[in-house]
Amino acid sequence: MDVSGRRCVVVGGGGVAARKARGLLESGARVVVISPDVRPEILEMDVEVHHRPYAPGDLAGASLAFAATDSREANAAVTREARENGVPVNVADRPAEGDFALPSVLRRGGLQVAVSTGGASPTLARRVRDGLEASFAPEWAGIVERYGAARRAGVAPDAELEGEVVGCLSRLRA
Ligand SMILES: C[C@@]1(CC(=O)O)C2=NC(=C\c3[nH]c(c(CCC(=O)O)c3CC(=O)O)Cc3[nH]c(c(CC(=O)O)c3CCC(=O)O)/C=C3\N/C(=C\2)[C@@H](CCC(=O)O)[C@]3(C)CC(=O)O)/[C@H]1CCC(=O)O
Ligand SMILES: NC(=O)c1ccc[n+]([C@@H]2O[C@H](COP(=O)([O-])OP(=O)(O)OC[C@H]3O[C@@H](n4cnc5c(N)ncnc54)[C@H](O)[C@@H]3O)[C@@H](O)[C@H]2O)c1
Repeated sequence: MDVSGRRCVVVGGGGVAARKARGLLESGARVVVISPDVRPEILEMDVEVHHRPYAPGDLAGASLAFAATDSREANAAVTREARENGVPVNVADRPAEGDFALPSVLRRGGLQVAVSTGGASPTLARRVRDGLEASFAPEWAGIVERYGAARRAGVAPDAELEGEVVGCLSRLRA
């Protein structure tokens, strides 16, 4: 799902909320955080913060919702409002009750490689992602950009660009 420019509401202001907010910002979303206590790292982010508990109606206009409080009741209430309004929801304390789970993501500019264990072990997903870091050269970011430009111009990627792709791919196989 492309969340760029879309309102995404994170309910909760702890470590999990901070992680979700950061991931959303990296995807270009407009992030709203609602929580009486908010971690300093969230306050430093480019997000809209409401220093209060969740209240019904908070998901109005949201494209995605995150129930990320340490209160079962609050997370259940957020999940209910999301369901009633057709807003996909991610539920931190009961992932299976949510509509989607987040993978561990490696980014090189527009290139994204997502690693998921389907909820079995987020720590393992993170380790696999970390293991892939060294294999993905920073050059991938430029390659994606130039490939995109060629595509928009309706021309084939030139030989030099093709050579770079082959080189970067061979590093993946090494
Ligand atoms: C990938 C990443 C993305 C993100 O969240 O942004 C992610 N968790 C990350 C980190 C992380 N998670 C946890 C720790 C503490 C260490 C530990 O306890 O292991 C750490 C810290 C760390 O490891 O760095 C604990 C944890 N996580 C979940 C539960 C609940 C449960 O399992 O029931 C508990 C136990 C709760 C408890 O009781 O304390 C659940 C989920 N976590 C998922 C994703 C989804 C499944 C993804 C998959 O399996 O592939 C799912 C289902 C959530 C969802 O719905 O999205 C992000 C990596 C960031 C990166 O990439 O750097
Ligand atoms: N999905 C995951 O990756 C993952 C990882 C670790 C923990 N968890 C689960 O997520 C929950 C949150 O974890 P955490 O480490 O961020 O907790 P935390 O204790 O650091 O933060 C909880 C936050 O919820 C806020 N909050 C409490 N009641 C609220 C309400 N009614 N409305 C709005 N905000 C409210 C608090 O102000 C606080 O900011 C845990 O209970 C745990 O079950 C999930």
